[in-house]
Amino acid sequence: MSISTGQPVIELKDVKVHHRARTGGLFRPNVVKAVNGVDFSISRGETVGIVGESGCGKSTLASVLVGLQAPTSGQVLFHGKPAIKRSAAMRKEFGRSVSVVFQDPATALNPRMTIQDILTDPLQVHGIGNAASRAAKVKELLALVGLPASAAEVTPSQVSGGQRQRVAIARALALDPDIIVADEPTSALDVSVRAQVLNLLSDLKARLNLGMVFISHDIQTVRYVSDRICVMYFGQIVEEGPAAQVFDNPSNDYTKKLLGAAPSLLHT
Ligand SMILES: Nc1ncnc2c1ncn2[C@@H]1O[C@H](COP(=O)(O)OP(=O)(O)OP(=O)(O)O)[C@@H](O)[C@H]1O
Repeated sequence: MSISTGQPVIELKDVKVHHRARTGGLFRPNVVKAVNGVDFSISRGETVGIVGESGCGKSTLASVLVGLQAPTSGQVLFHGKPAIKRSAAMRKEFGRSVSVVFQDPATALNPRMTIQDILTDPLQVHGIGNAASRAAKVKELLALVGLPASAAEVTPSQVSGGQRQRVAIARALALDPDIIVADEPTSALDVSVRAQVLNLLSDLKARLNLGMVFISHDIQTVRYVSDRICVMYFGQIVEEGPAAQVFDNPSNDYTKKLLGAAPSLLHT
């Protein structure tokens, strides 16, 4: 397992995301504290796992990390600089530097586009290269995720679920990011291909010296890939530490409960 290198690419300081509750009422709180005072950082070269039960705020935290959601309060720093009121140039650089892989590639990829166009799109949006260099980059990306060059010619519905997630990972790598945020990247996949996709992510992270935020409700899966683990409970990080320490010597009761309830690897 690698060790983080250098200054964090993203840092969160006391970040809160509070929502007006969808259903209020006399005995229900009318504010949902989806994320409630989180400090977090991610650097190149490390994989940080975020684990917790459904509804604890993992996806909300992910959306703050990738810039899709502004926090209610707290600071988001990008290479040490406040990222909330970003200039257009910083927004562009943030979009290049931090990319995301969602849970379900079937909905994350445009079903009407060919895989060639899906992988070319981020390059075009960022004005990178010309037609020939983009075509070469698509070939390189497909090879990187273990897909044949011929996959470029088909649409996402013409490949398997595991291959679709490989396409989504290739798209996430198109702009040579520093950080990938993977939000439950194997949960929607057939059990038989989950380990392959996890291995691919780990391998890419090591080869490209990426930082990876790996989000899952499944602590066994998180352990499999992470250097460091953050355990979330009701919008807060209740335990954080090196993966082996959190696993072998958990200090928080909720972590112990998660570990006690953990089913066998990759089968939830
Ligand atoms: N836009 C919103 N308005 C109101 N409540 C919200 C909103 N978005 C999220 N929530 C609530 O915030 C809490 C955290 O949601 P979030 O999706 O971040 O959790 P999660 O850990 O990712 O769960 P899951 O694994 O089920 O996606 C939940 O109670 C959710 O219902």
